[in-house]
Amino acid sequence: MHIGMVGLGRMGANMVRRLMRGGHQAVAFDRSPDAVAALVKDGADGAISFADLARQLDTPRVVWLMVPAGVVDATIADLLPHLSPNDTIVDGGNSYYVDDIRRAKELAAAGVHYVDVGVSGGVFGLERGYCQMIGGESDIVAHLEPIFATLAPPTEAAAPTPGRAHRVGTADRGYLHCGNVGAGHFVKMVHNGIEYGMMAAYAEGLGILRHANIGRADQEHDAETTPLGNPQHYQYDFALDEITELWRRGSVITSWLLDLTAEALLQSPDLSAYAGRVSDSGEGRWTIKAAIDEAVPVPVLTAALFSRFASRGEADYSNRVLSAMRAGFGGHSEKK
Ligand SMILES: O=C(O)[C@H](O)[C@@H](O)[C@H](O)[C@H](O)COP(=O)(O)O
Repeated sequence: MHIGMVGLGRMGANMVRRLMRGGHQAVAFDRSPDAVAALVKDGADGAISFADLARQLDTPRVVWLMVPAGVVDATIADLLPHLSPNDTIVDGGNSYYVDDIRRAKELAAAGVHYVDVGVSGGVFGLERGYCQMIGGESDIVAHLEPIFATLAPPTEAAAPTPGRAHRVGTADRGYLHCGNVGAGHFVKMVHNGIEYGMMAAYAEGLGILRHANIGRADQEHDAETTPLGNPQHYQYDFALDEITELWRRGSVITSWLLDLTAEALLQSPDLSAYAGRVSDSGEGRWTIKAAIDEAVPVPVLTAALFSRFASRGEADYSNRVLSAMRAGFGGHSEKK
């Protein structure tokens, strides 16, 4: 197929490369001419503006946006005047599904179709392929299938689920039409909520292992971190690079996140390159908002999101309030 890609960051540029490897033709556009030039070198056609992009694409056009969620509306506003009825805009970024519902309505007024695709796979997608969660009109999604199939991981990426042989579908090939507009980003939103929870679970567990030496005489610690009366219970000096490597083999908690953790610990057991300030791009918040609207309890996902806020110092004021009360009622001064 002939496809336009707007946004040539880490994700968009490699998606274009994977599409071209799969025999598709791409016209690439980014606000940075250097990003466009890099892809032209790799075989894409480059566009210098949205008008140029629209001019070069076969009609009806397919333009895939791979831009941050916060600039999707502005990008569509600039692109739309150059599109025609029956063209399709695909939003492959991490947009809020509620925005998808609104955008699809707005674009329908101009006769332009809108498909939302939650894309997972990160910077490894060029080689491994991208898991795609898709929302939109069935016939439009079906038309784009060659694109999804090329971007998807190879079927061998996962062993077949026993008992599924009679109903193998596109999910087995790494992409799925999840439902009407917004469904793709809804599923990706929850995927990321789960991602937060899994990441927090590994991080917390490894934290416990790392501090299992606090009873040792050679460890510096203050009275507050001394295990209550049982220093002999905390005499271990665990090699976390070895333990994570071990867990990758046959344990219940194997995962790609664990693979990445083992790799990071191998490079630097104390992870000194990181301060531990963890950002979030919105998906975790939206997941919890949806859970509240649905009255579904999500204590693990919520705690994982809140611990990211705390990692960025957002608990500092609350903690000072605690210290102030404790000083007030008991005269307890903070330990320095
Ligand atoms: O599935 C994926 O490939 C990731 O989830 C990807 O989409 C991105 O790395 C996250 O959106 C980061 O999200 P946070 O900034 O919220 O951690």
